[in-house]
Amino acid sequence: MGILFTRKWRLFDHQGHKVIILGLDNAGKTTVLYQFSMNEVVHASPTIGSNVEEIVINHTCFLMWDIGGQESLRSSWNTYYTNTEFVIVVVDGTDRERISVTRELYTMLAHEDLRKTGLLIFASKQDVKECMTVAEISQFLKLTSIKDHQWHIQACYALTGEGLCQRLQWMMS
Ligand SMILES: Nc1nc2c(ncn2[C@@H]2O[C@H](COP(=O)(O)OP(=O)(O)OP(=O)(O)O)[C@@H](O)[C@H]2O)c(=O)[nH]1
Ligand SMILES: [Mg+2]
Repeated sequence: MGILFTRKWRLFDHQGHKVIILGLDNAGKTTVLYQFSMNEVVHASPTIGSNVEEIVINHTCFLMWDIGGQESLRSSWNTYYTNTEFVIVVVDGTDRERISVTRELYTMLAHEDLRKTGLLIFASKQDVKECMTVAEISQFLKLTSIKDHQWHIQACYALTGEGLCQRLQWMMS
């Protein structure tokens, strides 16, 4: 889908809570973004750069940045960190082989600009048989060792949106 700047993005500077969505390529980040913003599945190509959407829930505005997860793009993730309030990490529940790569990505939480962010982990593709459970992913990622960020992990099925909206409430609280 490429870089897509959508309506009213100027709010980013003044009113919107900035959310960045990170994770490995093919994890389901763009699918999550468009479920949040349009309530439908968008069949996207791998993201080169980022997509951004404004989402308003109960008068609260979120600006959600979905950032491409391919290896060559990960070194530029830090250019999106400024003013971020929440980080959503999408973990592909079917991708057991690369869960250790995801764990390495947690070094990002030590970044100065992300010191105070909340962390929400979506364990995606829960519809696929034999995908990793929330408990397995928590263990692989050693989530209980994260003491300096508020975090939550949520099972989700982004193709229907199941499991997504409940967690926006947590982000707002
Ligand atoms: N079965 C299943 N497939 C999903 C789910 N969420 C996303 N997918 C599929 O996973 C593939 C990758 O989804 P994307 O949303 O494009 O992945 P991405 O994380 O944005 O990938 P990059 O842009 O390359 O970083 C697509 O074929 C989606 O349809 C899910 O919950 N279940
Ligand atoms: Mg994408």
